[in-house]
Amino acid sequence: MTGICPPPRGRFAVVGSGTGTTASRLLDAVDDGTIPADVAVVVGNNSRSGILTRARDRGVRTFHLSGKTHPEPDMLDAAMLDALDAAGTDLVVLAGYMKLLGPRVLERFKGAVLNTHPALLPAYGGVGMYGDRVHAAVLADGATRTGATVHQVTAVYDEGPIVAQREVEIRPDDDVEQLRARVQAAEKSLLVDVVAAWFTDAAPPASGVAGDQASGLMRESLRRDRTASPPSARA
Ligand SMILES: Nc1nc2c(c(=O)[nH]1)N[C@@H](CN(C=O)c1ccc(C(=O)N[C@@H](CCC(=O)O)C(=O)O)cc1)CN2
Ligand SMILES: NCC(=O)N[C@@H]1O[C@H](COP(=O)([O-])[O-])[C@@H](O)[C@H]1O
Repeated sequence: MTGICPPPRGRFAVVGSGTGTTASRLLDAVDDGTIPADVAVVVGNNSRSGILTRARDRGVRTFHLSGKTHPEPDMLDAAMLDALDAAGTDLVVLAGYMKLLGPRVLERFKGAVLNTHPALLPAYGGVGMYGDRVHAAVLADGATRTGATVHQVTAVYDEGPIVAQREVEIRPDDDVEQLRARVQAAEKSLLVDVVAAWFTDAAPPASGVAGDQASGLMRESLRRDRTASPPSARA
């Protein structure tokens, strides 16, 4: 017996508002070993949403935090920070979260908050650009390109540095549902690749769009994050 203990596994939180299919994909990737880290907590802002149910069904700690539980945005921000810290979170992943993440959380987890967006930012981002609204706008504009983006989260919706992107085909007869399904599949695979790389120092995901640039950004942001963000207080 060498007595040498392996380093503790990283821990990431998932924050969302919707059905939770992205969160489920991340949990699957933890279970199959693709992501060498653990889900510390799942936070949802809709008590009836699938994301909390799916997490509870898999034995993951959950918190329902919303404008209903905490009407004051400042209090909601503080409660979110407490929940993330209590769970020993190292990385925060927004997966279909529909509200603005507050300044306390952004400061505490500076450089360690990621969001997945269903378009190729900076196109089709910002206030009002979420869910099917994004795909409807892409189709209405006759855009020839769309895809998935994973970016660092900053104070303004969707303006943080892009970490990785993956392009998705738009077919001539696509409707919103068909395009959503194709983009969501790309979002899930890209997000799993990014989170896995975050915890393994692996090469960033092969990206269909600006791959080298995104990869460089990711390597740089990963390097910076590891030196900048304080170690999490283990729960
Ligand atoms: N501080 C940040 N918080 C969040 C970011 C971010 O970049 N910085 N990204 C969003 C996720 N997102 C797109 O990826 C996004 C989500 C929601 C909206 C939006 O317009 N929301 C509406 C309210 C919608 C509702 O109540 O259902 C609004 O704020 O008026 C835009 C972009 C997550 N948080
Ligand atoms: N602006 C962010 C945004 O619109 N994200 C979108 O929220 C949904 C989450 O689905 P899920 O709850 O099934 O994971 C996904 O469609 C994702 O593209």
